[in-house]
Amino acid sequence: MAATTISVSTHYRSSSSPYPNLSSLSSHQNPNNFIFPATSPKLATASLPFNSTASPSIASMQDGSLAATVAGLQNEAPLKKLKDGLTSVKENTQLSNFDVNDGKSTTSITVVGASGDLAKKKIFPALFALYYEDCLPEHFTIFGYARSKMTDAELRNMVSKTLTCRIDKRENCGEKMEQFLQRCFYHSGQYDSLENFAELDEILKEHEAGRVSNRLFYLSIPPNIFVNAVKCASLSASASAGWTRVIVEKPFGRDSESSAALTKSLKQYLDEDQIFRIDHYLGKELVENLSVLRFSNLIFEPLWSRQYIRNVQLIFSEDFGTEGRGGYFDHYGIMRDIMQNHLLQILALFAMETPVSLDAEDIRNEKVKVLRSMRPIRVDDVIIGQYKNNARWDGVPFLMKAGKALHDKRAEIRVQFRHVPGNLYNRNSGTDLDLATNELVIRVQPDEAIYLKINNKVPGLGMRLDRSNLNLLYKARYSKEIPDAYERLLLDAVEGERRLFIRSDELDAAWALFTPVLKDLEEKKKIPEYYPYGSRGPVGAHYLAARYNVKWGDLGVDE
Ligand SMILES: NC(=O)C1=CN([C@@H]2O[C@H](COP(=O)(O)OP(=O)(O)OC[C@H]3O[C@@H](n4cnc5c(N)ncnc54)[C@H](OP(=O)(O)O)[C@@H]3O)[C@@H](O)[C@H]2O)C=CC1
Ligand SMILES: O=C1O[C@H](COP(=O)(O)O)[C@@H](O)[C@H](O)[C@H]1O
Repeated sequence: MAATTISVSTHYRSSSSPYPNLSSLSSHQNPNNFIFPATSPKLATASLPFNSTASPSIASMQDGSLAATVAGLQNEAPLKKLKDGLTSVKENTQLSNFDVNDGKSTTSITVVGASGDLAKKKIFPALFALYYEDCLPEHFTIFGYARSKMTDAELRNMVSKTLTCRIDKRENCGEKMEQFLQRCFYHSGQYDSLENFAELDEILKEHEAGRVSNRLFYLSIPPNIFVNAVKCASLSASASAGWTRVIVEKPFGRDSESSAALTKSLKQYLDEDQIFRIDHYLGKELVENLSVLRFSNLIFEPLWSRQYIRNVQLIFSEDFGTEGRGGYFDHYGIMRDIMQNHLLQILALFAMETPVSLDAEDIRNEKVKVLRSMRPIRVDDVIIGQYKNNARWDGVPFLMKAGKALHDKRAEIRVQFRHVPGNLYNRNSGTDLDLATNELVIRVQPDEAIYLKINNKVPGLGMRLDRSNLNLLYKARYSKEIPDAYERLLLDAVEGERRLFIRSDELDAAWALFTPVLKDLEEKKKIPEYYPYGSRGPVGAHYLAARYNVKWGDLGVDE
């Protein structure tokens, strides 16, 4: 049985360290060399996903707002009418799939929650970048929708503050920006008002000017109002002839049950292929590139199994805390925020078998198989999950690490290969065999890179080896700016490409892995370890890795 080991960043308090000395760790890795100043309660709350489960407010969350709203909606009185409406919407959508660039149709993109943080920070800038790159359809309109009162001019003013220009075409940026802003409009309305969405529908129609319209709604709103907004958008503002698609932001529930309830509610109003569940990590360049690396280079695929790989590490860290999102974090925590989605998606892409083709369904089928071949993660002293009977990965530990308020910001995949059997040069590599381990690092961010650590002879008359990098650093190799993940994903949604979005069975499988451990942690009120803001995180992560005879690859001198 291969082990999938999940380590979570919790907090560490030095005085209560449950760990003995780890002599196998080098000095900078040794937890006993860490300094642990007292953490402020604010910090503790901010990055304490599991600690928060111990608080009464979190205990009540199990039947909290999202689930309650969903259940409430299912029982609403005018359901039959809504369902009847829904049937016709679904049929229309299935029958019509107009090409966005046929010159005859038009595409309306509505950002629901346009006044919010994500809309300003990511969605409008991504749409502008796509426009700037001539990637949007010939005829398109962008609408902002939210409760805040705003005129079109005020929306444009707000949006203009966050737009940036692609570096390689900066000359006509101002002009392009103005053209883009002229295509942006705003309508104020409630998220649960069929009437307000019907008003939006009327305005959209005016702009669509009799063309066949395709409509994309981006739900950039808190999750407890997803279903209301989908209901109203679907019933009052669906495209009458073209396609209607809805991008849904995470979180998709907070466990298997609430996620299934959310899916069920959404499917009252939409077909699965209208729902685009976004995981923006799938839109990141290096994550997209994983499959290219594996399946278009003969040298990697034969190595991609237990036979050569000793362990795989999926590492996410941020050098800032929860900032203004403490409330959200109290409800969701780091495992739901990063592991169950971003890291698990990367793991699935990393570990999947070769898909039959690059079609969305073929890729997603393979990812689901990986997720289903894993046994749910369970809590013991540490958090451990295990692969069951997967021939390719039998015996290979997968380690995940995610946390905020750490010493740096990074997201990377580290593949540590097995030692060379009977290595002729062992004598020349020093005593630490780990230093002689080949390691492939796929650095998703910052400074995108793929590098391979190899053993190399230090030039000279003697025979000394060191570990050097074969390094593909993107900014040195490619002059073109890397698009933001949201650009790729928005473009895919407009084009109906589903490959990088999460299918409902993938989501179910991902939750099935994490739900038991999340519940266990909540029920057992497990006390997290404290760690100082800006440190390398909880010491337990080292002990967890040591159980599998693994060292975290991000702690070395030549990280
Ligand atoms: N921000 C980020 O970096 C990320 C966000 N996400 C997800 O994207 C979605 C949007 O995030 P974000 O923009 O940060 O969210 P915000 O909290 O900024 O909310 C977006 C808009 O929704 C409306 N709104 C906020 N709270 C409520 C409420 N309780 N009831 C009704 N309407 C409300 C507000 O608009 P108004 O009052 O004008 O109606 C607000 O401007 C969320 O699902 C989030 O989880 C995912 C990844 C990253
Ligand atoms: O989904 C999320 O991602 C961000 C990190 O995204 P990145 O693209 O900046 O790496 C994280 O800060 C946030 O907590 C989480 O909700």
